[in-house]
Amino acid sequence: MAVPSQIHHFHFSNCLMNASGVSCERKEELAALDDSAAGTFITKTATLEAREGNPQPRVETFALGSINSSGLPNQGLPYYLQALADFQAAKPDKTYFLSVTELEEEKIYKILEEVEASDFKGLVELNLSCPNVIGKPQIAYDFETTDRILKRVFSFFTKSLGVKLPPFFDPSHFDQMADILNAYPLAYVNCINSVGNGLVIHDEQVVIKPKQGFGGIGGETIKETALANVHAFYQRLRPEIAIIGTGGVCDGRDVFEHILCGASMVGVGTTLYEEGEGCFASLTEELEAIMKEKGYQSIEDFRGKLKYMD
Ligand SMILES: C=Cc1c(C(=O)O)[nH]c(=O)[nH]c1=O
Repeated sequence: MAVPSQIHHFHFSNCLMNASGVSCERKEELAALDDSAAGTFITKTATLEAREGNPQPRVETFALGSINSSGLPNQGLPYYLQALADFQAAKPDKTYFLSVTELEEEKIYKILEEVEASDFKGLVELNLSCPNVIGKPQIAYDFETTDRILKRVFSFFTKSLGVKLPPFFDPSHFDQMADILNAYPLAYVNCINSVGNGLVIHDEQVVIKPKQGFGGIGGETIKETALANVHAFYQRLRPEIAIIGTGGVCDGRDVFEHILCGASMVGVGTTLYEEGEGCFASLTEELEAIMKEKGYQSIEDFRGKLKYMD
């Protein structure tokens, strides 16, 4: 029971994976993902050194999704490189994702230089969209900085690189970001990260401690924004740049819609947080039933084939 997919020469047994940040900070969490029906996993975004993150409570769910202001807690790059080497040794034919970022531009180059020098052979995701590091902006909302970073990164980086993008809400921003991304040999873009700096209130109080309750919103309530970003970049990017669709995936229909909008892989966050790794099997079953009902044999029968109204 699986719906295979691929990004360039990387083949995945199933088109589903976790969203970075959910159930992927520690090796035992990654092992549970590795043993699930997901086709692969991506690590929690790593920084050069381990980080504690923001004070608790920092992640909560609500009726239509989740809010988090985790603040980039992670075990540090060496931990993930070693863990990935162990997973790769056990499953040589499987492809994994490593997510990285840093809080200062020069350190972004340093962490990618360390990844470049490593034996990691999967795909690397440069997170340009963390909304929760206190005092730090989401890089990808600054087009000039994004262009400068990608230009310098690709002057030395030779492994397969994708970028995690925040949601955009204006066609001119889709155009500007796509023009930048199309200039670089990116393997993929991952749309979207959480919708930054939302506010969830219970009775008269915020529900998370950091940043006076402001945090990234995920889950059901962001699906339409996620689909729009997947499709807007599918329409604009060179076909060599694949798209991972992340955001608002609650059932097989949502997976189907991400693929219809152009996604080759689909990331699951809040639903994984709420239901656990078993969600991948149920999402796959539901997607397969939709494909069977519509007579689609493979993802390529419907990927990107969203119909417009004449
Ligand atoms: C890597 C930091 C991120 C975090 C975080 O660690 O707070 N939360 C998100 O929703 N997206 C992120 O990219």
